[in-house]
Formats: sequence, C-alpha cells, structure tokens
Amino acid sequence: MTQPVWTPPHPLSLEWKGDYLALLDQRRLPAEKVVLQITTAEEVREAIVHLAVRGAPAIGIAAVYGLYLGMRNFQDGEEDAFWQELPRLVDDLNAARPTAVNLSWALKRTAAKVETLRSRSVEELKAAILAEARAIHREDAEVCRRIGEYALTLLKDGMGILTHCNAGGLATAAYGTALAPMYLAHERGWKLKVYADETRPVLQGSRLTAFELQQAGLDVTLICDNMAGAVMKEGKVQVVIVGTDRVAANGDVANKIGTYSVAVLAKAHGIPFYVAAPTSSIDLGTPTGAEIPIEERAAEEITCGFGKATAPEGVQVYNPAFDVTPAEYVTAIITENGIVDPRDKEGLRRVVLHKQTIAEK
Ligand SMILES: CSC[C@@H](O)[C@@H](O)C(=O)COP(=O)(O)O
Repeated sequence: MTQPVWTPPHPLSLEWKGDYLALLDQRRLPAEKVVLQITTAEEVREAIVHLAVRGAPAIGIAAVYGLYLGMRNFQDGEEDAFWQELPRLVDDLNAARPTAVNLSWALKRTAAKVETLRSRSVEELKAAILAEARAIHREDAEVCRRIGEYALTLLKDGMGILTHCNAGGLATAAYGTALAPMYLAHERGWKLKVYADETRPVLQGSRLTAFELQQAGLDVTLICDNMAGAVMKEGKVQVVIVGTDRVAANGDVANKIGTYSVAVLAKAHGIPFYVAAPTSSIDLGTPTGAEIPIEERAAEEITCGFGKATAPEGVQVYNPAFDVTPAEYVTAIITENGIVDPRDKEGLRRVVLHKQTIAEK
C-alpha cells in the first residue's frame, strides 16, 4: 500500500480477526457500537440481507470472507466435495442483495482465482480464498483514498456539499467513496460544510453519514430528504457527491432511493452532481440502467420503521431500495483511475480496463 490508511474515529465496518469476521452492526448505530463475531457463511449472508453490513464495497468484502468461512471446514482429500460446494455457496452469498454489483464482482473474482488452482490441495485452495478476501479488503481502502484524491480536485475550500445515503467509511474498508474527499479535505485543514440527507426509510444518512462525519470532527448538518431542494435554492450547496451500487455501460447510475430526485434538483439549480464509484461498481455487462435489478424491501421499513407504526395497518406500500439516475444528470463519475464523463462509453471502459491492468501485475 502506498499511503498510510486513515483510522476512522469509530470502529471499522469490518475486520478480519484471524478466525472470525468482526462486523460493526450498522443497524444499531448511532446509539450503540455493537461488534458481531461472525463465524459462518450463513451469518454473513444474514448480516448482508438484514443490513448489519451494507454499502456496496463493504458487502462485497464481507461476502468473500463469508465464502472462506463456509469452505474452511473442508479437509485435504475432500476435493470433490469442495468443488461441488464452492459454486453453490458463491450463488447463495450472491443472492443476498441484487443491486450492488460489487457483491458479485468480489465473489466472481475470488472464484476465478481459486479456479486457476484446480490441481491444488484443499488446504491451498482455502488459503487462496482467504488471501483474495484480504487483498480485496486491503485494495478497497487504497481505491477509496484514490477516489478521494481525484474528487478533491473538483472541490474548493469553503464549499457546501450535499450527499445522500452513506457512502462513507462505514460502507467501505476505509474513507468511503463519496465521503473520501471530505475526509481528505478535513485532513488538509479545509472547511467544508456538508449537508447529509436523512435518507428514508432506514436513515443511512442520519444514522451513519451524520454520525461518522460528526465523529471525525467535520461540519455536518442533517436535513430531511424533502429539504434538499430548499437548501439548494438558498444557495447553501455548491456540489452534490453520492456513491453508487452499480453504473451501467451507458453511464446510468443506481444508488439509494432518492438519489434520482437529488440529481434532478441539482440540475434544476445548476449544481454539479458527481458520483464516486470504484471501478468494481461499473458493470459493463449491464447495457443501461433499465437492466439493473432493483431490490424491493419489506413494507415494514416504511410503515413501522424503528418499531413505531407510522401508517395505517394493511396499507399498500412500494419500497424500492434504489433508483436509477440517467447518465444525462451525472456531471462526472469519479473513480480510482480518474474522472470520466458517464456518457463517454469508451472512457468508462478505459477506467475499468486500467484497473484490470493493475490487478494483473
Ligand atoms: C460506497 S457505498 C455506495 C452505495 O452502496 C450507497 O450509496 C448505498 O446506496 C447503500 O445502500 P444500502 O441499502 O445502505 O446498502
């Protein structure tokens, strides 16, 4: 690693502890810092489904540790059973959440690596899975720092920045994607003013983004989602930066529900709308945003959020967890390999292939 990795002022979202995965339970934040000791693949899957760990890069990293945990009891001599179980478990973990492509990216990358070792013993294969999980985990921190450096070139000291959901340290190995430039600016003594959308229905903005920025000493102001337009109109916001769960080959961007509304508002106010995306979130195999699978979650997230009934019993509910922002609303995509216009299909391809070139070295 070329740069010292930032230590967040809160527990890391995930840590490998030698024989278990320590997951900060994000459902309990900000009230309680509870760290789960995860020892099985099934527990990892459950943690992803129920949002104990969430955020596109973090669920990819967790899933690959889950793959190791699910395979670690195989012994030398059980090669046939090992090779039978591996694809089943990859599919099972991959099915935990559909929208963030980082989940399948991390699992496929690991399975492909293990496949190159076909003739090896089970012990060697298990070691390879763990090594790949650790590499993906380590690289994510470096990737986020690089996204932060590129994003910083688009910002100025004193700016007001609006963000939606949580694309911070909690959603990644470290730094975050959208929040990375804010942490780097803070390290350099800049004074930014961050507006964090609350992010209905499960409040990643208030519970996680406002929490982690406040803990790090940044100037953060929490607003309800329906205040974003007014705050822009008042001239408080000069730039919007969000994360993403998947960028399609035509530059359409899937992210937390509500992102599309923010993008439309930004365009109406002449405010640049940036998407911070590791290249592992760019899916050249999905032609347009229309083909991105959008997760629908339980109605109770809206009708009975955090244990309080806020809607009449039996009311119909529509609860997509993500939306798609068309490329035309996105000013630029900021990756670890540079900044690219989302409508520039070749440019998108170039940043992704550049990553593969580095990975092959
Ligand atoms: C760097 S995280 C990018 C996205 O995953 C993030 O913005 C987001 O939408 C997360 O949704 P979540 O449902 O909390 O996993």
